[in-house]
Amino acid sequence: MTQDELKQQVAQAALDYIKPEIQSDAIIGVGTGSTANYFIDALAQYQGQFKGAVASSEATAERLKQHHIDVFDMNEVESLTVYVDGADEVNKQLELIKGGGGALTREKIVASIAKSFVCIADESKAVEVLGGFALPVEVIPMARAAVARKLVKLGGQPIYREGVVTDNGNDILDVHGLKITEAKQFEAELNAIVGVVTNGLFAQRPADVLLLATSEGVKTLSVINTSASAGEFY
Ligand SMILES: O=C(CO)[C@H](O)[C@H](O)COP(=O)(O)O
Repeated sequence: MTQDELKQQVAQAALDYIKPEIQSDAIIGVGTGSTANYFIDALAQYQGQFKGAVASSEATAERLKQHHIDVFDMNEVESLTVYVDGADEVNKQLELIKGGGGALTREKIVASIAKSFVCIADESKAVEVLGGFALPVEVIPMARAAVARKLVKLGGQPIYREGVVTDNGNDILDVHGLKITEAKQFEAELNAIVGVVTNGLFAQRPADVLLLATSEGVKTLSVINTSASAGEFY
């Protein structure tokens, strides 16, 4: 199976997984990226059977609207039934690196009000140690160089994602060369740098459930059964 087929398969699995939540009052949080796009396209078959969605990017909002799914401003919504999104890396604790598509800040905001976060990924995203994928950090443009110098002091090699402006009007630094073992602590440390809007580590709010597409089918991993099942995944 190609990576794209695995993404499609896991998106369908996510829909099956959240099916009991699809009810007339449900508002679903929707992530960004190619895996999330497959999920949106699958979700479209239930259009009209749930209240609507909150989008984690302008691109996702646009795709939802194309399927005639109502998109709510997050300020109008107190909580979400579930948040479904992809990831760039995931470890056994279901801590993630996200932001390859540049939507990390809104993704983290939307995930923060979800009752449950279902991460959908193909097996290439599963890692022992986070950091092989360069960690995206969203920065206020005037602080870009100052933040970059601080990231170097923390042991990273930040590269400016030139030509990319986030939906919030900010810049992105992709930090290479990290081996992130204490993800919660590192997430907090990065967020404390003045000029950082947020970083792509989802450790303080990891995924609750991981649906991982593998050549043997989609595997379901939750925080509770992580250690028991980890051997099957890595
Ligand atoms: O965090 C993200 C976007 O900001 C995506 O979830 C992540 O980049 C994975 O993307 P894809 O599903 O295209 O592999």
